[in-house]
Amino acid sequence: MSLHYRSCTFAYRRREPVLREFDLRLPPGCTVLLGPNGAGKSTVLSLGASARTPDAGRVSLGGLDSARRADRRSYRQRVGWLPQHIAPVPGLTVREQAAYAGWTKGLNKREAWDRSATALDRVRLSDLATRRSHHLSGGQLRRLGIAQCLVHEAEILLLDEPTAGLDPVQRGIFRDLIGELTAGTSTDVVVSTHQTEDLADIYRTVLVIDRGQVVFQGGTDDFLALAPTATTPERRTETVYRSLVQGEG
Ligand SMILES: Nc1ncnc2c1ncn2[C@@H]1O[C@H](COP(=O)(O)OP(=O)(O)OP(=O)(O)O)[C@@H](O)[C@H]1O
Repeated sequence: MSLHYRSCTFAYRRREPVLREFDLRLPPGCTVLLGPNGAGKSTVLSLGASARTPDAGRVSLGGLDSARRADRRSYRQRVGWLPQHIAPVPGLTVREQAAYAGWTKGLNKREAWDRSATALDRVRLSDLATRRSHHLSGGQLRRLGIAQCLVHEAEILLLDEPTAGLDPVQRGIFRDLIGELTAGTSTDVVVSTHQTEDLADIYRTVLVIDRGQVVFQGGTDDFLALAPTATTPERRTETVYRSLVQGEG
């Protein structure tokens, strides 16, 4: 089931549109979403999650339309979204918050509670399951946000800067998790990030957005092959990326 943006235009209130006639069909597997600050990455992901709806055009997943009231519940059950800012729910423990996320996506209480344990285990938060979520550090809260996306076993995960604020060990664990999620399952994952080391090891597809437009979409190898041949392996991603984007407007 593929996420499809058709001719989407979107503006925040009383602002210039961030996206104009934006077209994109997300490929299967694991995609990295790159782009300068303000390029529109979070906006694209929030539209994909149906947290926002386009002013014109449409976002669909299979036959489901993100803006159609009758489709919304089914649509959201199929998508897991990690927004850039994750809010602790006052009074809830870490496990309760993960379970609550599953319940809001249509799991019954027992399923949500059971699956929350597995999700916390996958992000290595089991030890903190009984802690109040508002007592977590920024990086721990982000891992809880990832767990919240995993509880209901969505078909597509939209992760907005999931590794921001994670220490190197946790970044490695996240990388393994992405490998697990995409190997042998039909889960598609989109990761927006500014951290581009190990690109080729993790992601099958690269998507670059600049000023609300897709400026590159293709295989990771094709992306890296755009670098001049003399470029050292360590500089490849940065060299290609800089050749594609203009930066903040
Ligand atoms: N809630 C909002 N209200 C008004 N303008 C917004 C809002 N959120 C984002 N914008 C504007 O929309 C544009 C795109 O922002 P967006 O957050 O989608 O970019 P981004 O590529 O995710 O950036 P970053 O890499 O800095 O997170 C920017 O010009 C930003 O200032």
